[in-house]
Amino acid sequence: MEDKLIRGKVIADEIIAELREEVSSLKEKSGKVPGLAVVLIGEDPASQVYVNSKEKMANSLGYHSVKIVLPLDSSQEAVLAVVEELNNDPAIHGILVQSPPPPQIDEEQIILNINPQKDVDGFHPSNVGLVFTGAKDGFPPCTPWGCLELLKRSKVETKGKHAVIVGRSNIVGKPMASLMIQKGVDSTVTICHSRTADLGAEIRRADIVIAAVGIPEFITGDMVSEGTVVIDVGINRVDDETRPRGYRLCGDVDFESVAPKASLITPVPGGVGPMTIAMLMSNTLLAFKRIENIG
Ligand SMILES: Nc1nc(=O)c2c([nH]1)NC[C@@H]1CN(c3ccc(C(=O)N[C@@H](CCC(=O)O)C(=O)O)cc3)C=[N+]21
Repeated sequence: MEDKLIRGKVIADEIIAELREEVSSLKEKSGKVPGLAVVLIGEDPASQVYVNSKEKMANSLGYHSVKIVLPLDSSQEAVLAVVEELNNDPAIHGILVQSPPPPQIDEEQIILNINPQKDVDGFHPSNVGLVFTGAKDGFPPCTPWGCLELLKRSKVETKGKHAVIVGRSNIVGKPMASLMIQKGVDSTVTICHSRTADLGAEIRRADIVIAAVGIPEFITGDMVSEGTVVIDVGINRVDDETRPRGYRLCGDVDFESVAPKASLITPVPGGVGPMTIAMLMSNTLLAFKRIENIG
């Protein structure tokens, strides 16, 4: 079992170490450091965990790191004003507004108002388009890019392989498909979703499964063929009174029944999650280099 695990945390640590070297050499050269601003609206406990680990990682890399927490009942105008301020702040190269925002906020409009050059999430339509067309100057979205890096660094062959993506969100499913069909990656892609007629039949045809539906342990062993590579993007909190925090974390994949059939599989936690943060740091460094015209 141990040798089947794709250890996202270990691979993310390698990437962070690579970034750390580059950041310090650029700092020496220019006297400047990358700046990342993370905006959180409200105090959702899971969002707080993610935002805090982003801030911690940015600090550990020597970035200028700003966390802005706005009240849960913030108006659209108030959030837009913060975004505008960050757009105009020369010390900030990357802006991230934590998703999902509270219901009174129009997320689409917020994203449209982030300067695409600072959109380190890769959510702005301009970046979505650049990534989709294979242009070099976009920002690949952190989670799908992290999944792809996991495959690459685990030496998984993607060329000519059938990747089945379960989930069609703008954050994971759709951009994942766009990355998997890029030249050089060369997978054949099927995207499944809640209206897919026979999900098991689709997933059983996969060489690589990427699960991003947000339903705890939704994909079970009977849906997966022997030898499949399984990437589990889900991070679900499930009530569990036996745990100190009252919940446990699990993926969209039922690890217990799927792992025996998989050739490789990511754990939750310690899989895709830490990679998302590493790729965010990487995109922030990229934004810094582009805006400051260095590196
Ligand atoms: N604008 C925006 N950008 C995002 O990138 C974004 C977002 N909104 N909204 C929510 C999702 C989720 N996300 C995670 C990042 C790291 C972990 C992570 O490090 N997870 C740890 C465990 C964390 C825990 O203990 O809960 C792990 O899987 O090992 C998880 C989830 C970023 N997201």
